[in-house]
Amino acid sequence: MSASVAYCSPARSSLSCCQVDNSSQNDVHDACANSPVDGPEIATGLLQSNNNYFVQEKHQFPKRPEIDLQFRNIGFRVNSWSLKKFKTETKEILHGVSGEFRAGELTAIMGPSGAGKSTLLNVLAGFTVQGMSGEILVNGKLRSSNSESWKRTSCYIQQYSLQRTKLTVGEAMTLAAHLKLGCTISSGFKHTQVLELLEILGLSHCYDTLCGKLSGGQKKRLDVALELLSNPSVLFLDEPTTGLDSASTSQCIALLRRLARTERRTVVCTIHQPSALQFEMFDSLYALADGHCIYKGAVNTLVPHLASLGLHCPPYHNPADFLLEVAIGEYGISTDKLISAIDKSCENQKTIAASIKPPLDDDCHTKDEKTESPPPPAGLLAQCYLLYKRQLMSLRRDYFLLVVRILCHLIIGLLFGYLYMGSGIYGNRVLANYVYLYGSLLLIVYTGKMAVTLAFPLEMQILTREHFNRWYKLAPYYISLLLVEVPFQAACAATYLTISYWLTGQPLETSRVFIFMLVSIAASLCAQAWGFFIGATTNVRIAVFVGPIIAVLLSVFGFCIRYMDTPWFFRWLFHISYFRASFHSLLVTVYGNNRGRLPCEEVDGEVPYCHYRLPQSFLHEMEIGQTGLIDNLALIVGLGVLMHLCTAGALWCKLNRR
Ligand SMILES: Nc1ncnc2c1ncn2[C@@H]1O[C@H](COP(=O)(O)OP(=O)(O)OP(=O)(O)O)[C@@H](O)[C@H]1O
Repeated sequence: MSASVAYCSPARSSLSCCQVDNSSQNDVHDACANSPVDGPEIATGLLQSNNNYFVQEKHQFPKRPEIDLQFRNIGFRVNSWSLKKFKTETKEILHGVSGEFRAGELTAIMGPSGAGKSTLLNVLAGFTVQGMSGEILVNGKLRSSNSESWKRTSCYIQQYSLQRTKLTVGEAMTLAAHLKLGCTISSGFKHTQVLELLEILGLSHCYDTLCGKLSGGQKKRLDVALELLSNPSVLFLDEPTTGLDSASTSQCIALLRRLARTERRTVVCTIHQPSALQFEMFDSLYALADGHCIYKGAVNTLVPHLASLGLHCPPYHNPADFLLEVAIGEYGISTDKLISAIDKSCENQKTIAASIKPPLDDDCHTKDEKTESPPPPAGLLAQCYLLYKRQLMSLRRDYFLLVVRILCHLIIGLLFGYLYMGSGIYGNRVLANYVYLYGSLLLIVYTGKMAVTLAFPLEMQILTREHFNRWYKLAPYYISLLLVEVPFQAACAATYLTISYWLTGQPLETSRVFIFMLVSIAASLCAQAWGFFIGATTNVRIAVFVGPIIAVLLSVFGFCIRYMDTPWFFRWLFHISYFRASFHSLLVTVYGNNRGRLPCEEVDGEVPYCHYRLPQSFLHEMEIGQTGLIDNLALIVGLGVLMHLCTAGALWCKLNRR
């Protein structure tokens, strides 16, 4: 082990002992080549000689079950509708591939672009279920597609780093630790885990840095650190080195190899063109071409295997590059020949277990009975609280958005108030007041809806990753989101309404003010519920125009057209339009409920013709005299609740039916 070892933690067995200065790739290579043998001895040595933070810790990083993953005849096909041919087309991406990934090994899945590497990883991780065929075995037992114990013991780190940009590294890790390790583990232990993992991954100095400000490599390491908190037995990583420079790539692979070898994890990652040195750091290789396996086995037997087929890797040529060149047909050998060669070699080697035990239950059986199961994650209430805290933290840091949203409502309230000043008082300005009420409602409906319409399209990737890796359930996530967004939108709407209501001279009677506020805010929140639903069911480009179109469509019924003038086949829209319900309720609140005769404003010392001196006559002409306030409020609230339930249902389908 090099002298650059920084810390050695008994809590992490020998893993921490591989913490090396990564200034040189050779150091990384040498250190990690030695680590499985030297680790424990070095750990003991440093325990005696060092007096640092970790050495004093009593915590043990729990042992996890060792898991061997076998897969047989895995196929994957996608169906897509072809408008040109007017029929469903099926595309086969994986053609019955088989193999095995063992505990204690770092395996690379390699192949040319489009070979099916990510698809295979998705299928093996359980991230993609629909369209797959074949069998996946965990320690010799069939794994069911929804196996909970599998999800508890594995994690999947996707290609693109997805973090809450407004949280610091320390906050992100601490919240993830609370969510993943639950309440049975003490806060002190979780804090130690966070500090140790950050130390191991070289992120200690980033503890107070915002996640959004990390470099590409640091983000990837943070992704790994976040998932390692629950100490999974199996790690799947989709192209963990993409976008990293050579030194960072070596560092990343070295870390994964240490996890595999010293902590006996099963680590599988897809990788593009590693250097020869980086390639050697892998224990085994699974190579794909056009959805077929063209090589599986130890990395160091790749070159002899290819040589046995007459494909001689030139001296000083990177075997990884050579493999890719062979796979794309640069050496004139067909994929079929490579496939049949690997099939023959597998028959001889019998890599897949000959006898497979029947699927008795859902448990991932352990090889080592002394291992511990992962701790239960936080309960639903705790998840709700932690996610709410995280939402609040992000919102507080995003104070520009916070201030802009409130300030816009304030300014527009002043503007509308100024433009329609006094319109609520006079009989000859009833139509102007009518427009003010319509405009106000339209404003708070739009802001309510559009502020959240993009929430899910942008959040979906993070939500999918965290939900898949069992950080939390959907219900606490959605409730925590509502706990932040609903009061905030209500406060924005109330800011606008208070200012404009007062400036436009609406009646200052407590009951009218209260009902006006209640109905308007309920309408805004109902629109927000629509916004969540549209965002959860459509992509960004569709969401941005479907939202306004629905708002305008619903607003037409109730303002621009009377019920009696509407064609019969559109009349149902009157009954489901929350906009109609709220607009009519606002008019009744302002002009109904026995409001007295309205004064008429004098113009040039004369009282002009004042048609709506009696407010009831206006309501009568507009056909809204009979509006039931309770019914309307029930429609608005009911529709809002229904949209939230539909949103939760749509999200559930997206998260669980992959
Ligand atoms: N849902 C899908 N619908 C249609 N085609 C798909 C789908 N998913 C994957 N494919 C196709 O399957 C093939 C394999 O895709 P995959 O992403 O697994 O390749 P890959 O080997 O990981 O490629 P790369 O190295 O470029 O990331 C590609 O041709 C891709 O277009």
